[in-house]
Amino acid sequence: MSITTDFFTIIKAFLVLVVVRYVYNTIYKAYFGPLSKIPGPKLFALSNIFFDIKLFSGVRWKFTQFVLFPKYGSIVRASPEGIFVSDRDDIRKIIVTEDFQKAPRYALIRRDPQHETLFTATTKPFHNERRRLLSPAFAIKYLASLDPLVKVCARDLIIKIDQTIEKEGPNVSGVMINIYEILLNFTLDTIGETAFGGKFGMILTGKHPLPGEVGEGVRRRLLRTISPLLKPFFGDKEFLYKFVDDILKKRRQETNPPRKDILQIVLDMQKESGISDLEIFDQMLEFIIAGSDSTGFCISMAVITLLKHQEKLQKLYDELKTAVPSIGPDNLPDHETLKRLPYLNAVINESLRLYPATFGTGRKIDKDVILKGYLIPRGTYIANNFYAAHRSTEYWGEDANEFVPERWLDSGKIPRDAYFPFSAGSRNCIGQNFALLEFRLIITTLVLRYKMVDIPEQDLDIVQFLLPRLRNRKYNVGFAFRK
Ligand code: HEM
Repeated sequence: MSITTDFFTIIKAFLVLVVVRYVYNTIYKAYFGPLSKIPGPKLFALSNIFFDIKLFSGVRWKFTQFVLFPKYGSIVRASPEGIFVSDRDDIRKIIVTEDFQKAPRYALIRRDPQHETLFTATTKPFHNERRRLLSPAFAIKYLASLDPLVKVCARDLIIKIDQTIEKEGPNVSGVMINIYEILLNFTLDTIGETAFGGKFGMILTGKHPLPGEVGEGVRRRLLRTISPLLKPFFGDKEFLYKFVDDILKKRRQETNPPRKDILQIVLDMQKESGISDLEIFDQMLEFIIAGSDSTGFCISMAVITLLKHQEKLQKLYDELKTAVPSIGPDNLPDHETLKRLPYLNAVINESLRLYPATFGTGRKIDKDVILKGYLIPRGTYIANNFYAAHRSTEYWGEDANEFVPERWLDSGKIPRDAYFPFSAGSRNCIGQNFALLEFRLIITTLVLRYKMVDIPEQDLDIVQFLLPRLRNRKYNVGFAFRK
């Protein structure tokens, strides 16, 4: 036998060994490993591919809620190394008591996996430090100073809707406005006004490429999580770099003492920690994504749900009318007034229960834990499912899937430990008070100033990639002035 033949025989033997080992490991993990006792579709225990296909078609959340949990219970094995949990105690154990850090997959969402950001941080020391530096921008005390800035954007919203009604003239159902689009524009402008020194002009012009580019940016980042090899094909687009770069340049050229907004806090952070401009870009882009799509989706779902429950809408209107006798572009209520209104806050809480901005959060555990009597070994990926906990009849009663703001009026009866609209523990939403400020002002403005009419039989299909959204980014509502 020649040397060449020997060489190929060795290579072949080696490849066969690799394949045999892979097949053995896969079958062992699926049928005999520690996770094998956890119920779930066996096919999914053999490969990630089945779940990834559902993730990238946006329907993974539906499959989880309507197929996996009902069939297998509150703990389900969904991939070779991954499980889903929806039990409130299990979720709390993972994200609060044990405070496990986010799964490595979050690192792939970053521009550069080496550079962590607040949302995608996978190591505790980095997260603690970044959170400490950025927290002042979201402190409750500081929020009061944001109220007038949010009003600037609410004013634009009123002007835009008023103009549309006046221009097109009210027909039977009022003038059609895509509520999803206009509210996303509102949240983008608000993040611009409060965080980057000036609104982006989204509401009034509606032509800015930002939302499309941000949406595309999210899609690309998500696709990168399939494999790092995809990164060269799905990198961040030039537009977003330039957009953030221009904002940085403008702020650095300002001679007057700058506003202490998120941008300034990030720039101050640069002085203290010496991070690069690209890392600033990462952090700022994250605020645009986390602060707009989430809030836009949640407020839209609250409006749409209210329109489908006219008696609740009337009840809310009655409360608001008493607390805020008149409303207009230059006459908007203060947050201090709105945050005390019981029914308004009940509507918001209830809507966030049914339609949270994040259906769950992922952790990779770095030590063994016991959940529901199963030993979950270190290294397992756990997806904590808020959506299922929010809709569990065990916690919320038989009407768990219905919109009942009244349940929030008797706070003693609320299972708060099964409510995670802003997650919980060290990785909870840093922007939650800010988001609620926006939420209260916009619901009040829309309900008090306009007669809104639901247009039935529209597509309300929700898909979730990074964050949930309406599949076709559209829901038309009939708008007219209230008499
Ligand atoms: C209704 C609106 C909002 C909802 C329901 C919401 C919900 C959440 C949830 C559930 C998380 C945890 C995500 C995870 O673990 O993967 C989160 C994290 C985060 N949110 Fe929000 N969010 C909202 C608005 C905002 C706004 C307005 C901002 C900023 C301007 C923001 C910034 C962030 C950031 C930076 C994180 C990561 C925090 C950390 O890991 O320390 N969010 N949000």
